[in-house]
Amino acid sequence: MSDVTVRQLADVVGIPVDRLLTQLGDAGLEKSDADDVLSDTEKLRFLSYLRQSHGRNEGGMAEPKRVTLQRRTVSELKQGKIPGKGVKTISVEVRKKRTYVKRSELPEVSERRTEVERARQALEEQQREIEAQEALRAQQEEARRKALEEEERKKREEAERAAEQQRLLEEAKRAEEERQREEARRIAEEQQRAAENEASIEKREQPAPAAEAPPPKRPAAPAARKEVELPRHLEQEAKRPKKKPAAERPKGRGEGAREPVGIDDSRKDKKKKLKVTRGAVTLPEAKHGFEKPTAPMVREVAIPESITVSDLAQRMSIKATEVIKTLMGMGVMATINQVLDQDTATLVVEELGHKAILQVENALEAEIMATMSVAAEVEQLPRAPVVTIMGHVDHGKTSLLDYIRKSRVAASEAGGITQHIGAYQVKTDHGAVTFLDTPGHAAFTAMRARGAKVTDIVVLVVAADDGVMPQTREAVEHSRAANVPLVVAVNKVDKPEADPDRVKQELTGLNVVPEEWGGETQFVNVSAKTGQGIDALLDAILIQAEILELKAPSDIPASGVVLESKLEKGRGPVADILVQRGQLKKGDFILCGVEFGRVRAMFNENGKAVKEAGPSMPVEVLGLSAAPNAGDEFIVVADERKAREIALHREEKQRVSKLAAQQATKLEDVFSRMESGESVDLNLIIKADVQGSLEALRASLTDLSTDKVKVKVIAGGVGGINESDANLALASNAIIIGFNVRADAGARKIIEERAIDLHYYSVIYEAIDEIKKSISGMLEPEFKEQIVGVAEVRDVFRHPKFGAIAGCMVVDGHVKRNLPIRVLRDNVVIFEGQLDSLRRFKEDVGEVKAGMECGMGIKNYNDVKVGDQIEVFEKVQVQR
Ligand SMILES: Nc1nc2c(ncn2[C@@H]2O[C@H](COP(=O)(O)OP(=O)(O)OP(=O)(O)O)[C@@H](O)[C@H]2O)c(=O)[nH]1
Repeated sequence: MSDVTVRQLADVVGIPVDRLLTQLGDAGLEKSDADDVLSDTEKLRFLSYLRQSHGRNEGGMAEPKRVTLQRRTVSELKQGKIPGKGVKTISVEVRKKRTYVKRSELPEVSERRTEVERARQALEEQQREIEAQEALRAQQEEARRKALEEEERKKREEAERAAEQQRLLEEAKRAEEERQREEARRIAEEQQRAAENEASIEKREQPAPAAEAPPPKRPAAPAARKEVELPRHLEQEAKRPKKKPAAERPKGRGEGAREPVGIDDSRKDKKKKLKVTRGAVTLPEAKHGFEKPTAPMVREVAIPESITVSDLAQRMSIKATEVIKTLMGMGVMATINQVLDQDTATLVVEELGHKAILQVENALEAEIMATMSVAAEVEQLPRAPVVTIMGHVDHGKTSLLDYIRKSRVAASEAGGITQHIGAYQVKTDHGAVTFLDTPGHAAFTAMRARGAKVTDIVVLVVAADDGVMPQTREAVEHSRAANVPLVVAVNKVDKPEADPDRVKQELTGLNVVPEEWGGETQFVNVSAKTGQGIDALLDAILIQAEILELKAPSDIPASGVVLESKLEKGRGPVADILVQRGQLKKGDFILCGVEFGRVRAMFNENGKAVKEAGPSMPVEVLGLSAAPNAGDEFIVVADERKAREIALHREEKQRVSKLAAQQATKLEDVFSRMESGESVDLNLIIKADVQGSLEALRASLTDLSTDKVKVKVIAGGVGGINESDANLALASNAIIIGFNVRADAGARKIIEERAIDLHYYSVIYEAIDEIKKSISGMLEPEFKEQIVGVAEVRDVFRHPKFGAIAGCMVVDGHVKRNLPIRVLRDNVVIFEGQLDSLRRFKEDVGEVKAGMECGMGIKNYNDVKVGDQIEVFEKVQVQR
């Protein structure tokens, strides 16, 4: 840019020179003449002045708020042709003026804007206020929280301090005790040593002053003892807080107290380390670790009446295998769960070098028993006999019971029979008789199997028109096994075909000999239909009772047995009990097996409420905690607390005895029992397929008796093994021998549950041989038969090529094609052989599992029938 004169600039800008000069003057440029030259710098200064002045003073111009546009348009209008004058032209001038105003400049807009602005400001103000309030609240909150935290922290510290103080106090106490013990021990040792060697003690046993090093040598024994105790001691040390001024230290923890036990300064340093690493496994100085005691530990082992091998091992803190080994050394083979009696357990404990302390099993029970034995000295009064009726099916047991009840009870008691409580008592001119209402030997033996001796006399009913039948025989066996006398009721004598003498003869064959024939058994001819001879029967029972001299103390708290029990709606547990001794009174507290309770109400067999019941009285009792088991004994206990305690204890005992029950008589341990005792009764129950085998077995097995072992066949019969056989075995601790017969489902259940020893044989010689060996202790059968599976024949098909095919359902285990089989009919073996074919859906298979159907062809046997059972068995090696 080049210099210009004022005039030139005025021309360029388009303003008069004078105005430019004034403006230049305003801008501080001293120009007075139109020809004055303006330099570039001056021009720039002038320009910025102009900008500023416009911006400041003519801001509105810089940004016009209102613009007015004016437009003028001129046009001409030509009006029609006027003749003679030509066309008339009119000029039209239109002026338009438009003013544009900036919206913000409009008054209403600006008003609204200000309003909006005001509102916005008010809002902002409000927002700010809220924020301020919130900030204040947060601040207050924070302050409060801090205050609380502070308070809590203080409390915690306070509690910690208190706990710490308490701990220190305790530690101090412990340390003091420790010190005193130590001191006492030290003094004792010193005295001992002094006694041993007076001369050397003076040199050796001067107590070391606190600051001095520990004595160089200490006697070995106390050192060893100390070493065992040290870790605990150190642990106490470790618990002590780190910085504890010496003055504050509890008394007795001074160096003088610790030095004699050998903790020097270097140890103290280590203790500090221990504090840091407390909880770590390493203990300072390995020599102070737990050392194996030098002498064997002798424990005092409490031994209850029976204890399992594992429990015994636990009480001695050794492994069960150790106990088993010891038992083996004593010639007893035992398993870990085997229950040992108190004597055997005592021997084991002593063998292992411990001290056995025999536990008097529940002192309370003993106390109760003591009261019972006192009863023996109390005056005994005659009591009514308790009678069970047995006999073959349909010989008239129920009819006889009913006749006696109706004629004797119903007639005499107003209201008749309302209740049936498992027993009833009839009164005669010569005395009362109690009848148990469940006839048959099964119920009788079941009760016996539970350990209850209830029946005094058995009335054996034999129909005079039928004679001795299998169940008559069984009844004789069962009552004989229980050692209960018989009275024979020869029933149905009203029948024309009745032959009472035949009955006498047949029973004589069973060793039940009538009195008139020189025997001991009373025979009474009766008719349950006409009532003939019933009185004579009752008299015979009472005579038998007299012979038995049945007596019971009556003036003592009652005891007896549960006949039946049930849970009745609205009445709770109801127990039918038979009082055997003493007087049972309403309100008495009774203990019944594992149940207990107060006798809330008592009813006799006719449903009449009674307040007392004496010996041989059957009553129904309400108020027990739960329904007890039939066969459970009950006793009246003076103290309710004692009753509860005994009930609990019995429950525990029951658990153990369940295990013990698993160890019922086994053929295998006849010899060991024989070794331990004088002589052993080997009770056998033989069931066989035919009478011939039964008799052969009975004779040859009884012949095996020696002076040490007496083989007794307590029962024998033809046919499968039933529930009653199993119960008899249980009650008489007998072994069951099944010769070509099997146990039915009911019997199997009892046999399995109570671990009754059952042996199946199919060759007489084998049975004899095995029992012979068991008696001589030579029993070493290497193989035992094991039934693998049982299938039931549901259908039989005839095949032209294969013969009879049995359509079977495998009901137990599994059937294997190549294992030997037996065909059983009514639990009796009728054939033994091999399978010819085993098929499922026309396909040959090797094995069929339980629940599946299959077809079986039996080699060389075509006589299979629907309902037969096919038993598959194998011979397995038995480890002895
Ligand atoms: N003529 C006659 N019939 C009798 C006599 N005793 C019983 N009976 C009949 O013999 C049948 C069987 O009698 P029960 O009393 O049921 O025989 P049970 O021994 O109890 O039979 P189970 O309960 O099946 O074991 C019934 O029809 C009776 O009526 C009697 O003395 N004389």
